[in-house]
Amino acid sequence: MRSSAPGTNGTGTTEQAVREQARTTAEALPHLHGFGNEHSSEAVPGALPLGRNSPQRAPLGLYAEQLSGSAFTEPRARNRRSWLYRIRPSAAHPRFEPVHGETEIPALTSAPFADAVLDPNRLRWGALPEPAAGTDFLDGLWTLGGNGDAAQRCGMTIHLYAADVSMTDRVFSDADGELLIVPQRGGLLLRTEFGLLRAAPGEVALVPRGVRFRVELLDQDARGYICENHGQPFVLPDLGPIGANGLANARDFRAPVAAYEDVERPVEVVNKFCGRLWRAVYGHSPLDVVAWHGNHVPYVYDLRRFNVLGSISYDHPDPSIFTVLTAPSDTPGLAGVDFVVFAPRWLVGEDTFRPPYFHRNVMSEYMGLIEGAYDAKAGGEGGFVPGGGSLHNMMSAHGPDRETFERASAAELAPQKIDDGLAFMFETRWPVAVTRQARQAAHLQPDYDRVWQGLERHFAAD
Ligand SMILES: O=C(O)Cc1cc(O)ccc1O
Ligand SMILES: [Fe+2]
Repeated sequence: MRSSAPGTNGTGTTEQAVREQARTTAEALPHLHGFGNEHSSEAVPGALPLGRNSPQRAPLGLYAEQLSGSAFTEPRARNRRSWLYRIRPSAAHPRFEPVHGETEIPALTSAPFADAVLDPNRLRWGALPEPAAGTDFLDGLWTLGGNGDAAQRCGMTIHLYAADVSMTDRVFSDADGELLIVPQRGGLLLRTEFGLLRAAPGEVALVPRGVRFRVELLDQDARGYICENHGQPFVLPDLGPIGANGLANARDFRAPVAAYEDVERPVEVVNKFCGRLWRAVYGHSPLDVVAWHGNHVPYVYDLRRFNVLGSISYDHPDPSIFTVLTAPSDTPGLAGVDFVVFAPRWLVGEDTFRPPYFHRNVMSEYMGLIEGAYDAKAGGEGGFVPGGGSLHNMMSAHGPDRETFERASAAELAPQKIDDGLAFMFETRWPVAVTRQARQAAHLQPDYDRVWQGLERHFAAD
């Protein structure tokens, strides 16, 4: 699928040169701040038309084009669109051809799957194996499972990625949903139609549905998680009695400023459409947007900015208080998917079992670890490790492992700072079907159930 020889970007530029350029570029990126704002930005003064979206002739000989992320008629609070002013209209492109054969099951797919199983068992994986040399972000995408239906615009798919080279002379766009990218190892430079964003481990990036982008690596390699949200786009959760501030604050979300490529050479455009990849080779880069305005925009967020709230009296609150972003469904309070972060925090609960409790949940929980350890699971080789993940599907019983239970039941309850890890959860309304490659993966841990063995009975009726 690569459009150029390994190690070059098709113009003779080495991977090393691409990386150095990406690093320098990523160092001091300007941003626009806020969540869901009507932003506007122009890379060349005067490129953005004033007072109308579609003047008879757009400024500087640019083409005006609307990108709609919601139906035209959705309520104002949910309406999403951006206007792009670009060197060439997106419509001027050659025919897309399927990347894979009809019966092939590629590593990158989305729900519904041809080969997935709905399994009530608790499952856990180690980190993805190292990528084959010369794997870029797109080739390194690997689908674990999901639910709903990309073509029906509902549900979500969970992917992992591992890459060791930058995408060169190729861009990706996903018609099937927005992509919430959670880097776990190695920083990424996202070159998008709207401009440039940097996302390193500890930060997350969101690329809206349909937005074209290219991923360049800032470090030796890159690994991470992706939640592909097929349903209504992520928004900030309501705060209810919490008040006007807290959790993820809107001002900490950063959108790019306009930056364009004026490139006239073959560029491969890969489009994920209803679960399958399609490709076309353009004669130019479609990252050619000189100015834009609107609210359907990519953004990044630093998870370390999350304002963690918790109990200052007793009991372990439900993890919904750690929701960074929620993708609503048509039922209030019932998310298509919530993105939840377990960030450093103090535990002070009195007479309280402080780690996550034993539970069964109607929602399905996929958990990942960005760094360190997680307070419900002993870490270490073969455990819940950075880059790995666990799946606790609808109603499957889970909670602290034996070691954690024993330790926390006996612990002296002094105030305790949990600051040795960064974990997250994609919590979704429907069970997650697991792809064949994820069920057969060598990094699937066969004995996960064992972490709950040996929880002895302590009951004594008198
Ligand atoms: O299962 C998990 O580890 C996630 C989780 C964390 C928590 O603090 C409470 C409930 C829950 O599902
Ligand atoms: Fe849970």
